[in-house]
Amino acid sequence: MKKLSIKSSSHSYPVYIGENIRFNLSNLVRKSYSSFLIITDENVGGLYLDDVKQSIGISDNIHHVVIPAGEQSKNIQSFYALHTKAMEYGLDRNSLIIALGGGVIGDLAGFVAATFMRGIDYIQVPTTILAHDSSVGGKVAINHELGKNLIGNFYSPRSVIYDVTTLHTLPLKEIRSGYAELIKEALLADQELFQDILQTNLDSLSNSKLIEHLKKGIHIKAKIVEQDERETGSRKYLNLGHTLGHGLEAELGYGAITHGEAVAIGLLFALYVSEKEFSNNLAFENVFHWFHRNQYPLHIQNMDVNALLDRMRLDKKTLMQRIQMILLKKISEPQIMEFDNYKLEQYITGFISYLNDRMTS
Ligand SMILES: NC(=O)c1ccc[n+]([C@@H]2O[C@H](COP(=O)([O-])OP(=O)(O)OC[C@H]3O[C@@H](n4cnc5c(N)ncnc54)[C@H](O)[C@@H]3O)[C@@H](O)[C@H]2O)c1
Ligand SMILES: O=C(O)C(=O)C[C@@H](O)[C@H](O)[C@H](O)COP(=O)(O)O
Ligand SMILES: [Zn+2]
Repeated sequence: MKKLSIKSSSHSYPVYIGENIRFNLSNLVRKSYSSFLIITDENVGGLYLDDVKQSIGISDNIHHVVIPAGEQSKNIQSFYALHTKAMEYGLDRNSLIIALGGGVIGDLAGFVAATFMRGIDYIQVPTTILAHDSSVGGKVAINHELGKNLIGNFYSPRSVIYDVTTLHTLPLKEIRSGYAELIKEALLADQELFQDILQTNLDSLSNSKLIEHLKKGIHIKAKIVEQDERETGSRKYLNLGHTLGHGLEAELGYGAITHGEAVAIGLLFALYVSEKEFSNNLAFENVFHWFHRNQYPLHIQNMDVNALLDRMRLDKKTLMQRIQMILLKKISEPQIMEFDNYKLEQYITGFISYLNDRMTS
C-alpha cells in the first residue's frame, strides 16, 4: 500500500492507494465515531457495500443509503433526501459519512458532509479511475440545472482510501472517462506520462500500468491543490478541457455523456484553440488519434452554439461575463486566457465542424 499526505487549510489527510484495502477500513480510519453513514450508488452498492460495512465493524450505528447511479443524482433533490436520511438515522456532529463510489458520489456525499450540522467528517472511498481526481482536493458540489457544480464548497475529506481492486469491475466506457482526466493531468505537468498514455490501449490496459498512471495523476493533482486549495490561481489549470466540457454536459443534459467524455472533447477544443493562438504544433493530432483509437465519442451533433456559449458563461472561471479558458503554450505550460463572445463563437463553430469532418472522413 502507498500512502501520501495532502495538506489542506484545515487539516492534512492521507491518501492510501492499495489492493483490497476496502477490507481494512477500521484500521485506516483512526478516530472513533458515534455513527457512520455510507452513501453509495446502486452499481457500487451491489458490488462493494457489504465489504465496506463489514470492514467498519458490527454495530447498530452503521447506516447506508443507495442512490440511483449517474450524473443525474448529483442534484438538489438527492442532497436534500440525504440530509433527511442523516437526520432520521440520528447522525450527530461526531458521525462519519463514507462516500463509496465514483465522482458523483464523492461530490454529493462530500457536499452533504460539508453542510450537515454545518459540517461533519467524511472520507472518500473512490471506485472509479476518474475518482483519482475527484476524491483529492476537497471540491464538493451538486449541479444546478443551469450549470455544473454551481452549488458547492471546498471541504476536504479526513482520508481517501483508494482500493484499486474495485477498478476491475469498471466497464470500458468508465475506463475511457477516467483516462480523460489522466491525459489532462499529463498535459498540464508530465510529458513522460503523456507519451506513456499515448502508447496505452485502453481495451488491453494492464493493472500495473493503470496503477502507475493513477499514482502519477494523483501526485500532479495533489501538488496543485496544496499550492492553491481555493482556486485563486494555479488550481484553475486543473480546469483544462472543462470550460467547454461542463458546458456540453449541461447543454446535452446531465448523464447524456459522461464527465470524462465531455472533458475529452473539451481537451481537444483547448488544444485546437491553443494551436491557433500560439501558432504551434502542440498535441491536437496525437490526442485526437488516441481518443479516436480508443473509441471516445467525439461527434457533436445539432448543437446550438449560442446556448452552449451561455452555458460556458456560467463557468466559475468567468469574470465580468467574460469566459476564461485554460490553454497550453506547450505541454506543462498552461495559461489562462479570456475571450470575447464573438471570437469564442468563431472558434467553437470552426471546431465543431472540423471535429465532425474528421470523424466522418
Ligand atoms: N471534485 C472534483 O475535484 C472532481 C473532479 C473530477 C470530476 N468530478 C465529478 O465527478 C463526477 C464523475 O465521476 P465518475 O466518472 O466517477 O462518475 P460516477 O460516479 O457516476 O461513476 C461512473 C459509473 O460507474 C459506476 N461505477 C463506479 N464504480 C464502479 C466500479 N468499481 N465497478 C463498476 N461500476 C462502477 C457508477 O455506478 C456509475 O454508473 C462528475 O460529476 C464530475 O463533475 C469532480
Ligand atoms: O480539482 C479541480 O480544481 C478541478 O478542476 C478538477 C476537475 O477535473 C473537476 O471536474 C472539478 O470538479 C471541476 O471543478 P469546477 O470548479 O470547474 O466545477
Ligand atoms: Zn473534471
